[in-house]
Amino acid sequence: MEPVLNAHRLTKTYRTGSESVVVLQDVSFHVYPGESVAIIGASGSGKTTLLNLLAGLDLPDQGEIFLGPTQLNQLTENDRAYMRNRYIGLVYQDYQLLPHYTALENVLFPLEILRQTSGKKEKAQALLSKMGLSERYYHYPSMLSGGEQQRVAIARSIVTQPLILLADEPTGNLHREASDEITTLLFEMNKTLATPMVIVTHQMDLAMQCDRVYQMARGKLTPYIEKTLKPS
Ligand SMILES: Nc1ncnc2c1ncn2[C@@H]1O[C@H](COP(=O)(O)OP(=O)(O)OP(=O)(O)O)[C@@H](O)[C@H]1O
Repeated sequence: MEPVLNAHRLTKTYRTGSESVVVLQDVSFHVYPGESVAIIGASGSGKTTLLNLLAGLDLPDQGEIFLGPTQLNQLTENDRAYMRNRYIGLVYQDYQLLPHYTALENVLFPLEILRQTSGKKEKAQALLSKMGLSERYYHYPSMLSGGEQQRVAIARSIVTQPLILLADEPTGNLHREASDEITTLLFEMNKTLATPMVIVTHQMDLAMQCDRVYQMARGKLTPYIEKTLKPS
């Protein structure tokens, strides 16, 4: 089976003045159709940096990133933006909804960018309803709870039927109950739509529900092995 996303030997160093920080060192990573992959690691270990490279929001110093057959890091900024809008669903910790757009308008937005003409409204409404928000189409983000805003953001991320979903701390701003709801929704979608997902998270219970778990530390990405103390 071919991976949907294939990142090969990525290196990324940030330079500020005379200081330089090597954040990613020879990181390889792939995601296969339908699977869920978690990335855990201490604060500042480079998880968001890696996700931003995978989304084509930033470029590696070295290495290659393929989304399907397309090498993302060789495209122009405009072409990367097109690939991102068309093929990648992004979910952030702070939702990043447009504040002056209603829930429905936020979900419609990616379809407007892609100039989709038919069935947009029905598609967006159906997704919002699936997220339990059929009573919230015309609410603005400020009128929604954190969990509701994240559900709108998830609907927005999948309305274009992306090849992959990349989520950066999707439950990081939510209290326990809303966090569990969002986790359930993400895995339901992963199963029903078979959209593979990569989730950066500090929440081990969320990470452990994924098919594979990786850990970022000292610039390296390695498979995470749970340390369990078994009674002898
Ligand atoms: N644009 C930038 N310029 C300089 N340094 C940066 C930049 N972005 C990130 N860094 C540094 O790179 C390192 C990794 O940051 P990153 O945000 O990827 O970590 P993270 O694992 O996602 O952390 P957290 O869990 O706290 O979100 C940090 O030391 C950070 O200060």
